Amino acid sequence: MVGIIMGSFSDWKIMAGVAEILEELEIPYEKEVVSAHRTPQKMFDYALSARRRGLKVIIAGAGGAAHLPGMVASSTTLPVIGVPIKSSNSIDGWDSVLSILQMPTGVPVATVALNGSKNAGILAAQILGVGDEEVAKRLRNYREGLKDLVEDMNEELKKSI
Ligand SMILES: Nc1c(C(=O)O)ncn1[C@@H]1O[C@H](COP(=O)(O)O)[C@@H](O)[C@H]1O
Repeated sequence: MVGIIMGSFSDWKIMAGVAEILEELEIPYEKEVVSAHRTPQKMFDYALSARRRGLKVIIAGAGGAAHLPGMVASSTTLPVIGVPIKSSNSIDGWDSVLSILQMPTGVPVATVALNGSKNAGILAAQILGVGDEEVAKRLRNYREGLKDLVEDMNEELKKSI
């Protein structure tokens, strides 16, 4: 249902966060290294066939001159969520953030925070949850879990000096 793509295997340490949350929410996904720069034809084939292959949302992570999310968005009308990745040679990640965020009118990419892979997975689930009550129910449970997390934090806080 969700396609997770990334510009390099070096992005996987961050993009694994997408897979983790999708597993938790029981949402099927596929994952693939695809690069606008290094494999442009593969990128176009991926984007153009995505809807036909049953994908509903694409999550694309890339660092540096991060053109992958925008170029994939240019070739499909599926929602594309972009994850800017702070790669080792990036200028504090601003290169990735701005090149994914600043899309021209007509071709949006829903950009999450730098390295915000988990939120990308949650946002994809929320998009799917619009038409899928089971997914929406799992998201509600996930949110309940956040409340418990904050209560646990408060217990810790009260115990500390
Ligand atoms: N931004 C892109 C694209 C693209 O946008 O097509 N392809 C690879 N990359 C990025 O280059 C960085 C370094 O990649 P390597 O570690 O393979 O040198 C990665 O963060 C990747 O996303």
